[in-house]
Amino acid sequence: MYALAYERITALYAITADHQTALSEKLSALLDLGRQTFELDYSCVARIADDTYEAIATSPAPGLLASGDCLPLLRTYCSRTIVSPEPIGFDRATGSDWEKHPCFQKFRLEAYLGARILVEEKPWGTLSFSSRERVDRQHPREDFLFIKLMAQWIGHELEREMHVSNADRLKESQKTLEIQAALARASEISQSIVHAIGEGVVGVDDAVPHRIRFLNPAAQELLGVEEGEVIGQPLTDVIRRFPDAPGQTECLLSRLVHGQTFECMISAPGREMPFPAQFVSSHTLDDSGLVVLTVQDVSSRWEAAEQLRLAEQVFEYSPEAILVTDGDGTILRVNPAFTLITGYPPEDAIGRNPRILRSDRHDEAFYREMWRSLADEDHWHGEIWDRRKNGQVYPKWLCINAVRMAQGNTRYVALFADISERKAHEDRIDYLARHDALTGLANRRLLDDRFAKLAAAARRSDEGVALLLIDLDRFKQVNDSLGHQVGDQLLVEVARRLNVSIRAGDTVARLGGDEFVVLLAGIKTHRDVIPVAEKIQAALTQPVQTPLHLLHTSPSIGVSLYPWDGEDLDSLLQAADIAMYQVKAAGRNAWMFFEAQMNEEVSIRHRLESDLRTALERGEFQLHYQPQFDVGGGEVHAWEALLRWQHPVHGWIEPCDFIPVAEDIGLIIPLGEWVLAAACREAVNWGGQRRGNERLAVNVSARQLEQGDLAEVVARVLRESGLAAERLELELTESALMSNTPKVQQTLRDLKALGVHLTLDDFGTGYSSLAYLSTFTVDRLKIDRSFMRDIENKPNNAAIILAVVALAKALGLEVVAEGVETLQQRAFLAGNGCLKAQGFLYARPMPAGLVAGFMPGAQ
Ligand SMILES: Nc1nc2c(ncn2[C@@H]2O[C@@H]3COP(=O)(O)O[C@H]4[C@@H](O)[C@H](n5cnc6c(=O)[nH]c(N)nc65)O[C@@H]4COP(=O)(O)O[C@H]3[C@H]2O)c(=O)[nH]1
Repeated sequence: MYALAYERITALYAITADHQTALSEKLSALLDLGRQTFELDYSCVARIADDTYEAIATSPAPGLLASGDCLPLLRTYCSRTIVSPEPIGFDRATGSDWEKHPCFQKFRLEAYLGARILVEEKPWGTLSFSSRERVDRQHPREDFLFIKLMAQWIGHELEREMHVSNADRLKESQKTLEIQAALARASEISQSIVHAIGEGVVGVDDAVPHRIRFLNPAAQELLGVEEGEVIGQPLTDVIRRFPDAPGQTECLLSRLVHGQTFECMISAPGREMPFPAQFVSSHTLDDSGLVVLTVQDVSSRWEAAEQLRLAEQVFEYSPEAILVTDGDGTILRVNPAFTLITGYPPEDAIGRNPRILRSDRHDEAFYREMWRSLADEDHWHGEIWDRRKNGQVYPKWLCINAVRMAQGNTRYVALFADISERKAHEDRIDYLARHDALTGLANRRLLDDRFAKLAAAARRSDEGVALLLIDLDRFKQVNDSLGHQVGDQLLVEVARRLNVSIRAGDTVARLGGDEFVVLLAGIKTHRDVIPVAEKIQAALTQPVQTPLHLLHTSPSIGVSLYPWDGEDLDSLLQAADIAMYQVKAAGRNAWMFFEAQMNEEVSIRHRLESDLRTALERGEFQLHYQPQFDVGGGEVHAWEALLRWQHPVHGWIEPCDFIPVAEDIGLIIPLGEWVLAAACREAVNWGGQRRGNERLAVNVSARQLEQGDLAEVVARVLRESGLAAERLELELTESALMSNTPKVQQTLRDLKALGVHLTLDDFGTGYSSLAYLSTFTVDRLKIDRSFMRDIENKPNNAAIILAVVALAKALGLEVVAEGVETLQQRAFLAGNGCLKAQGFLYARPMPAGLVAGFMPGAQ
């Protein structure tokens, strides 16, 4: 009300210019004007004399005081005002000794604004305005100027009354002149108020083109112009509506000067960006056609409105459910996402308590903690299980904020999202991260967790945990010969069999490849492991039927025990691995407990491996040769190259001690190539008439055959050494042929095409399958020396030899007996059709240097 200076002045002018009305009425109107202007409830004009405060006029009447009421001056705020040349304003916030004042104690006044009235330049009384309501603001400078102006007018009016009563007309007219002067001064003051206020004020002609008459500093700053540049300019040259269509600004301004108020975006010459402005106009103020406009930058209000609109949009379109309750938890608002997630339409939710959403998954302590957090920190967030209207329980991520409102009450704003899908996805990812994709068994990560739990439980109950490390024998051959798909089928079946071999609480895991681990809980003694190990071994030894193949496999199992063989999973796996290695070395398909001394064997093996790796480059290998004779012993027809390793510390090491190691570590490939090249080179050097037609037999490992390039290697060695292909004979073991892959078959065909001879070594010791003999084009069978041993007392051995000889004859193959040590053995062979023989009876393996001069029967 009367916020603008010119409005106040105009209203004051309207009261004071009226000479017909009695002073008492004018005082009353003036007090009302002051109360509205200052927004204070009570007002009073008081005469102060002899320390007495006498109310002359009050508004409202009666209010705190009625006309004629007297108070001791000391008890009023006006005791200060009467002695102050400038008006005085108090409010609760600024009056430090406020509450001690007797007037506060009596009237409980919370705000006060007063100015003294001078009559004939002496303090006569006070004009004051007050309120019992708290006013949390300070009176602006304009209020002080205005109350002073009112007090001055009252002073003049009182003086005039006094003079009129003396019927001194002359003086009256003089006083009238003085009043006019006072009003002129008031106008000056009004101008200075306009100048001082923070709101933009622009005076323009009411006629088009609304030329600017004045504008205050606030308007200049707002519009970015200097007063000097724009006085006399049409207002439309200074501001334009944005975006503007021709004539639009002019149209708006003409509405404005005719009393309309509006807001729009405007561009002003000095401002970079358009901004929202509010225009308010007075009616034409005087005969000169002056219109006063106020202009205000209302960006912050627009922004606030914009924010509010945005917040509404967010509320409406948020994919997250939003729920607002009052301080007692009664639902006030819900958004569409809330309905979508919970199934409750707004009419079913509003007015009820969010307890309707509760599931029974959380106890009271959970909700207590939630409310504690809201009370102490105004915030709670977390995962919670709630129930939809249809009864379905689902997980959601909930975030609640307590919003403390200005009026002192509280609102709770809850946002939540349904995370069922995310949780299912996370569970799936977690499952995949902890399980083997092929078999569904635990993987290494889950095994770690399970072991940690079992070990902790074992510590509490003073028991142990057994770890069984299981490797499938000959799995690689299945994979290589029948393909990965069949290999996978085998692994899945093994996983199934392992699962059914254990109790609930035990764990089966796949570490990768064909390596499985079983953890057994509640182990009191190592004897508890035996039945399970035997059960697993029996289960995995049973053939596996896949759609196209019957697969024969068996497990090699190493067992270690917690806490005796290791305190952590790695140590236990290492111990079980050592035990498993021992099982493999001892012929596979068995299980074995880890024993401390196995560690020693492992370190010996490690030393052997590292020595073996350097032996080739250090030239520690040699070849010895053992001749093969006709059974009568009169004629040598071939020489078998046998590898020898002279270790710098341990001396001669037997091939059976290092060849399997060289195969395991892959060294057999370069080593085998070295043997082949050295043997061919040396055989060529024996030369001469005597040795020129004798064949050279070289052992070839299964690994060399599987490598796939053996035929090329042999061709190159023959080329480089100059040895005729038909003099070379390759001895292959049955196990080398077992994989029977297309690659192996091709290699054998290529070797035959080169013209070299192929011998099946150690015949009868492997899984002899007569199918090999028809599939592979071998030239000879070599009966293993184990059958020769004790032939006189072991009829079975003799029978096998006879069978092999008969088989060879039937297939048109040569047959050679190995390990012939006695004359009886030679006689047995000779008597049963075996024409070739090799053994200590004829000659022991000898260094290459002795071969050239070797004479049958001379040793
Ligand atoms: N008790 C007894 N033994 C006899 C008799 N006559 C020959 N021997 C031994 O029997 C083995 C014959 O070789 P193998 O069966 O191919 O068995 C060989 C062969 O499988 C492997 N080997 C030797 N050299 C090589 C090689 O250069 N490459 C590959 N891959 N394996 C080799 O090592 C095995 C053992 O070789 P060695 O220890 O040299 O043992 C040789 C030889 O010394 C006998 O009358 N009585």
